[in-house]
Amino acid sequence: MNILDTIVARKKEEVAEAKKLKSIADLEQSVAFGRQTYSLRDFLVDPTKTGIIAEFKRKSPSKGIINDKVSVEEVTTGYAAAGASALSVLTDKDFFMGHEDDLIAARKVNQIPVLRKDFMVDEYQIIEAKSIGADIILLIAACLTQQEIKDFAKLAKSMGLSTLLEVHGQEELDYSINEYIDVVGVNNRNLKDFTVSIDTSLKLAETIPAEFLKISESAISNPETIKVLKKAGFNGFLIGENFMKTENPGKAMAEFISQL
Ligand SMILES: O=C(O)c1ccccc1NCC(=O)[C@H](O)[C@H](O)COP(=O)(O)O
Repeated sequence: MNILDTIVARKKEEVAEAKKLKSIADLEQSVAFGRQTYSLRDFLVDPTKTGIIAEFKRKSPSKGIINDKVSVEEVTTGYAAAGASALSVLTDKDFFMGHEDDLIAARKVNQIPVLRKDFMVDEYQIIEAKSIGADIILLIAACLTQQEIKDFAKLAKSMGLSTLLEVHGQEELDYSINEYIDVVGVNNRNLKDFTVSIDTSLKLAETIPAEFLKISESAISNPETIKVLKKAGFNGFLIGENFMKTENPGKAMAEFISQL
């Protein structure tokens, strides 16, 4: 079984456990259901922002511990100050050392869209994302059927959430696009063997229908790469490790932006 299958299997166990502790009715009591969400599309096209979706990630399956010394509040406000269009916050515990509390904390101190970066396998998680203040949910095509992607995206839109569909190849793109998707992300990382290539984004750039904004995700560590991706038509860039591996990720992002 590859790592993605392992993550998905564990995720299904976690969801079953979570449902025993907190029902959907309990989740819907959250004050977050009354807040106006921030639109990922609006913030990606905002000329005063950078198009960077900056990620708070302590650990990953491919790199192990990256940085478990910095606070989510300090990092995410630093990202926002540097011009991030959105924040990505890992909430997976076992493989990324994340937590829902990290997203709740980031929500409290930032006024830009927050992505719940996790592996959605059940509609419960989408309602849970809304309940903790997320603006965006991620649908990873490699983990879901075509019908699940459509059902989950439709549910997310009904709650005012933005939907980010993540693909890694043409076949996934072809079967997973639907009318409830706002933004298409191309993951440069193969989530099954961790190999990375920016060419993954460049190959798919022209096949993503024009009505979708598109972002490139993973393995972006050089400002020159942003210039190449922008020329290829990408509107956004999801970057985690390149900033998180430093003592001050917000400062690292500001320095990165200054070279664009
Ligand atoms: O990052 C991993 O090792 C990983 C392994 C398996 C599934 C997902 C994984 N990462 C999630 C992401 O897609 C990245 O955190 C995100 O795109 C940022 O990538 P990077 O800038 O390379 O940290």
